[in-house]
Amino acid sequence: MKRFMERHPLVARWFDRPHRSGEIVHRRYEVIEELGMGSYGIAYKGRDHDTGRLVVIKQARRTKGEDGRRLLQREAEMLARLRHPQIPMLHDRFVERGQPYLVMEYIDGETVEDHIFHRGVTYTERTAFRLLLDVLDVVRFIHALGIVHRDLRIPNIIWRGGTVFVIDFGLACYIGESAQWRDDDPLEKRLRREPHPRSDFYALGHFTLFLLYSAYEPTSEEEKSWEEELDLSPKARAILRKMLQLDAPYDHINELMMDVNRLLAERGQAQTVKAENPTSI
Ligand SMILES: Nc1ncnc2c1ncn2[C@@H]1O[C@H](COP(=O)(O)OP(=O)(O)OP(=O)(O)O)[C@@H](O)[C@H]1O
Repeated sequence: MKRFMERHPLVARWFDRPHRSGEIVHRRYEVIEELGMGSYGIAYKGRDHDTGRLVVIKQARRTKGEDGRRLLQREAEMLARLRHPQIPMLHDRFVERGQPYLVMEYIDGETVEDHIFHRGVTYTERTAFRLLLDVLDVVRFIHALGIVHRDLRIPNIIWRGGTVFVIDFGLACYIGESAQWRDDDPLEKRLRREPHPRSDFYALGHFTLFLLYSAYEPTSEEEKSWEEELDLSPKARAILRKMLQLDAPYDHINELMMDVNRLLAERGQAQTVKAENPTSI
């Protein structure tokens, strides 16, 4: 049944019966619009009629059965622990018609993905590593609580009023938890999902490459590695190689932050200056 649903997303959508705009959930949350149907949950932008504030309402997908319910509960548990001004606050959780829901703060901003692909923002080595440092500042808080995010990608970092926010804790887990791999899981998946801080460094290595490639203009059709294509300082390259586990990886976020700080200090940018949603940073 699960396989069938995976192969037929439109049928799965019918079974999942997502809420429509205008519907009221739990007698107080009005659905404004669907934000996205993810691997196990459906997220909506909504309004809390009791407080008037905008919220994100997330429900487990019926077609994901017990797995969906477990993962949604897990995300709520993580958000409840992670109380930080740059992480959405968990406002509420409840069960309605047998399905668990969570309600969290709506971050009214733009993702880094939107910045690059819709606004055409480009990053230099300096601005890319400065943004990385801002993200690491939040990730340090997450790791200090014994949690790894495991999904740090450009759509999960949001800019709002010059501050970065980290969202989507659907894959977050505790450091040292046992990972459940399938025999055919590719190495890339294992590197991104390992319940160890280095999986977040690995993901952020790719995140930083994404930023750096925003300014890259290909000069030939020939496919080359990022080290050949990007014009990076030796220090930047060394940091990325360790993050991507091409060299002995960082074990702790403090080592990584120290290296990034050193790189920025050389360029007179040691402080994390918060940029105001610029079009070219
Ligand atoms: N707190 C939030 N504030 C604003 N937008 C959010 C928030 N949480 C999620 N979103 C947006 O809602 C959409 C769906 O989010 P969700 O966390 O379900 O991620 P997903 O990547 O679609 O699913 P999954 O990671 O579970 O496969 C995304 O576009 C995301 O940017």
